[in-house]
Amino acid sequence: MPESVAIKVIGRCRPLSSEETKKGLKPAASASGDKIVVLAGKEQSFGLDAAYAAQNGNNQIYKERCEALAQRALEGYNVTIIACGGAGSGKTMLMAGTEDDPGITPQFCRSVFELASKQSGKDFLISVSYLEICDEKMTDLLNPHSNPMSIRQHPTKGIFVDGLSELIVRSADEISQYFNQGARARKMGATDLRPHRPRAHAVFTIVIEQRERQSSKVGLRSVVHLVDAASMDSSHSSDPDVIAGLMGLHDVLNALGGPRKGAAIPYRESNLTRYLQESLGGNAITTMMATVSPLDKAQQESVNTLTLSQYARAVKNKVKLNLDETNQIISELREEIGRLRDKIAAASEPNKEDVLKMEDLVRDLQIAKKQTWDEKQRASARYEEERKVNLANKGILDWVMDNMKKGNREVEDKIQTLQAEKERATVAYKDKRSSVDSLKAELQQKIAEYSKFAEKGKASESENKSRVTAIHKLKEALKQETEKLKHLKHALVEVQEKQNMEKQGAKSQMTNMKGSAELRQKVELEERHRLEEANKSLVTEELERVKLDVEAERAQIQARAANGKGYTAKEGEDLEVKVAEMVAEKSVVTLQIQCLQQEKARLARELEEIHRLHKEELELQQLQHYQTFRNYREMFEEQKAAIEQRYRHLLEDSIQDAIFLSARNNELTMENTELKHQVNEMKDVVTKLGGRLPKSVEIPM
Ligand SMILES: Nc1ncnc2c1ncn2[C@@H]1O[C@H](COP(=O)(O)OP(=O)(O)OP(=O)(O)O)[C@@H](O)[C@H]1O
Repeated sequence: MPESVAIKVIGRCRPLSSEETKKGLKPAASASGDKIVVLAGKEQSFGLDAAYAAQNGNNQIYKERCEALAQRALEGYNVTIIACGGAGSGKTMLMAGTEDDPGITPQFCRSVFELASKQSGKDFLISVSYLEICDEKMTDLLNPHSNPMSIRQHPTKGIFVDGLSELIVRSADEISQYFNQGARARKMGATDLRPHRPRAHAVFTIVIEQRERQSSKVGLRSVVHLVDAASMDSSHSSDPDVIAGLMGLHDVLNALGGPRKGAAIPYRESNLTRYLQESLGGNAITTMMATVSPLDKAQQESVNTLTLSQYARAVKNKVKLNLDETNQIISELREEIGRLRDKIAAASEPNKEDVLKMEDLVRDLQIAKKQTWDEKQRASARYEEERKVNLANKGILDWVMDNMKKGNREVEDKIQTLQAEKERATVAYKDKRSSVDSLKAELQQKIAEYSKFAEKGKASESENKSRVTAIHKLKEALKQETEKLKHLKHALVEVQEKQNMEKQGAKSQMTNMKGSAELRQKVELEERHRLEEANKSLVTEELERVKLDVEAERAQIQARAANGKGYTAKEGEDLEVKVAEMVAEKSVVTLQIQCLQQEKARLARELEEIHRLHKEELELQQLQHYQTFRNYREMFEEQKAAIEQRYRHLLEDSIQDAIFLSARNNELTMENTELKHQVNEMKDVVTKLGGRLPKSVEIPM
């Protein structure tokens, strides 16, 4: 039993913009509680289901008024949210919103996926389409083609636009990408000089199909329309475009819940009302968002909007759960087609209405057969291909591709930043390296000079002292600089590692898994070699530093010896202890190196083993895929043979029909000739009798 659910109306009065405030404009409309008051000459107050004022953001309105509707949509009910209001009253702001304050549509899309992900044991197929109706011309915003489109009614699909692309979506991000891209196409579509957007309706439709995984129960199919309607006009224009635009909606709501209640409902007057027929007095839970501008000059539009909202509030929709009965409907259509075919074949002269009905039924059957999930996925993939060409024609493709590549570009940007950092670190390292090298050269020269003079015994004590002090100072400076060089080297290695990691991330995103085990192993090997090389150079540097220390120490000893200063027993002992310590340290370090080498070999073996297992797993998967493919192919061949047989039967039937009809045709032609002959004979008799018939002659009928 359908449930009676009234259309709800939520009002929203946008704030004055800062420019409007600067101009000294005062608000001429306000919202509070469940009322909107418009100051049009006198105060006019309109009662609504709720009203939101300037300080209420999109998020609050969504949470309080729309989130529950997303839940109903997931339960299998049709849902429509339609924003109506004057030009610049905030319809787009409310439906689409901004990045900081997302509107109803992006939030609804997110809720659909969040709620679907919480339902275990169910499969979902969610598709979207985005239709623009401007001056009654329909545009496919997701795939802006120029093929004809028409609104039709179908037993399984309900009312739909034939020719409008329906794209399957798998995530909230994907759905919002489509919505943003459609909004972009909406903007780019403005090719004529008259303002385009206020005259255009934009309908973003989400179709949610679901079925239980382990059950043969009938699935559910609900349709969500999120509508940013054309602007309410205050001019009561006689322009047929405007009439067909929002006046169509006005006339329908007027006939449903306004002063013309009871009159025929003119759904077919405009494409919008025809498309949204179920939402207006039919099977959908509908909410109207009445947006109002606070500007003085918009008073009449605000009053018109709120008057329309009063008609809407009086409309009761008849809402029911939407079961997906495609299979049953397909067999019903087949039966009906069979009956009609027999009727047409049996009639001596086929009835024109029957023939037209037959055409409709066959078309409905074709559409119904396309409602399987596999067919829909195939169609969606076809649209996806087609739309690239159409978007390119509209100059939007670059933007779409850019958005898709945005993720990749962020990684590329990071890699580039790291590259710049690496270049800076390399320059700093090279500078430091050459300053260390020149210090080393200077130190060696100083030591050599000192040794030369010390050997010859030519230098005075003070000269020797100052040389030794200079060597000490140089040694100290070299130590500090080498330390800095080490830090710079570390920084450089770190940057290189980060950069490699990012590159790796980007690479693995791009490499479509196939053969990635090989690739990863290669990359890991390269990385290990690189690290080994880096470590080797660090060890070499360290060794050089130690060598320098030893040389400086030796120079010091030589200097002391040259000055005739030997070592005291205590100093000798200390030196011996130092040497013993160094020997012990050396054996510890050697042991550590051995352990590390063993660890390295173990890790290499482990890596090798993981790689082998991975390869085996991949091969197994490939075999499984191959097997599945073979099964599918066999199934396909069987089905193909069955279909061919069926068509052969149909063809034989048709040939028999054709033979029968041709024979019948010959009979009728002969009968006709015979009749003509008789009529001519009669005419001759009549002529002979001077125009009078003898009483004995009968005219054949
Ligand atoms: N709630 C709001 N808060 C702040 N600014 C708003 C709000 N609603 C609308 N605006 C601003 O008002 C202007 C008109 O809004 P919007 O484009 O959404 O109106 P519209 O009704 O869709 O207009 P049109 O009929 O021309 O398409 C925009 O500059 C928008 O940023």
